[in-house]
Amino acid sequence: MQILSAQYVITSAKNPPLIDGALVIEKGKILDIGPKKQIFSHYAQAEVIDFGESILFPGLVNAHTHASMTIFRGLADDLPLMTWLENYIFPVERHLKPEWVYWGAKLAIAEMFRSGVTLFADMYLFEEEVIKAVEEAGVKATLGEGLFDFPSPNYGPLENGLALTEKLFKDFAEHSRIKIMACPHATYTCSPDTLKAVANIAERYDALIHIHLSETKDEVSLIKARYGKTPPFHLDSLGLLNERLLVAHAVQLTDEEIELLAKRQVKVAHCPESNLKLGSGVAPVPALLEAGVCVGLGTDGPASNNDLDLIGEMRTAALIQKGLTFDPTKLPAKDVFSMATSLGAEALGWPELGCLTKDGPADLAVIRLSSSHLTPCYDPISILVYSARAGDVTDVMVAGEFVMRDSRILTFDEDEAKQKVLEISQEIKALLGR
Ligand SMILES: CSC[C@H]1O[C@@H](n2cnc3c(O)ncnc32)[C@H](O)[C@@H]1O
Ligand SMILES: [Zn+2]
Repeated sequence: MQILSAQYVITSAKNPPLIDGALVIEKGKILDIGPKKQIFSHYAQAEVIDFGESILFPGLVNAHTHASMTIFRGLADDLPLMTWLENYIFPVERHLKPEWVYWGAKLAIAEMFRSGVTLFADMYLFEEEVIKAVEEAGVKATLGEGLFDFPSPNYGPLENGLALTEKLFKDFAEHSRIKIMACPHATYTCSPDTLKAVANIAERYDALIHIHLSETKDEVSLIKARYGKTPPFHLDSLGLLNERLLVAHAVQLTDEEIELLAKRQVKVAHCPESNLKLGSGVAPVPALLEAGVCVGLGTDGPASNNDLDLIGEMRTAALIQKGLTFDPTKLPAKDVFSMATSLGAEALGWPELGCLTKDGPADLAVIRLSSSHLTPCYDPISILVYSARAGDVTDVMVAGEFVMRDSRILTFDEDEAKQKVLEISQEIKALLGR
């Protein structure tokens, strides 16, 4: 049994923070939570870790990424999505190797721990390598093998990708930290038949489907020209638009489509920095939330963002809505914190995560308030959203186990991951003749 105490404990965006609060952790769960004095006197025998002038908060949830793309960070910048994908990313991904994906994911998890992330959604190729990295690092993830109609460097033809997805569902049905989802890449890379086959698998395993949707104006025009419908209506006509669908981006939506997503209980992963950098636009997040859509927050891959800092992503998400609408009341800090915690957790199929409650899982992070840019603290949620930076996170716990303590990652060798990714980047440079 362990007691963790801090000057501020944020249990969820809905509740006022506990001042001088404490948690009792036992067997991966929160046995009790309350004022420090009360907890200390009730559990006098427990080991105490007092974080002092710090904020202890629920682990953050990155609702959409391609973690292993750390290996391509900065490889191609300042381009629109389709040019970026078709001229740079897809060609280099044809040379992907399992070890690239593994080390890329390891480095990504280190970066995510440093921004307080304890759960992430991942779609990539050679996803079994990401799974290995997740298992070793002690993080939680909802993930799946990316599927598209053209041959994959991992599984070759699509039918093998569908078989691999089924295998992953079977192999990880009982895992305590991993959930599998079916991951068709997008409506412009997956035919209607592919999408129907994916929906059939996801239905049989009662699992999530994760797809990029309505990311750019070009995508909307292309799908309209090809199928006579916009991407959300296209998916609806194929039977995919339901509570088990998690869509990334949802930037180019009409009011009618927002209502449709809300009615079908579709979940959205908002990725503001990737959308800004690729010039895709700004997702209508306040309207989605008002309509009742569950909207989580994601970084997208580190080759389009170009980082995995979910703390910075919260700030960007809040700021762009204000600038876009000339209305500073749009997307307040509390709402964006909900997106990065409980809404993200719900979207990824872990409704018990994203908050700190009695009998709930002990997945949490801590930032120390000693730095100048975190002084003073009137409101800990404001500090996290508007003032904090990724490097301010000192401690991270997943399922009651510290994965980072005093700014040091405990579960794997971060320096080794950095070194391996540097070596991989040399291979990639040679491949590209740079
Ligand atoms: C099929 S595995 C995932 C696939 O998605 C590519 N990707 C990365 N970022 C984006 C984005 O913003 N929109 C669409 N596709 C993206 C990634 O490179 C993989 O090929
Ligand atoms: Zn993406």
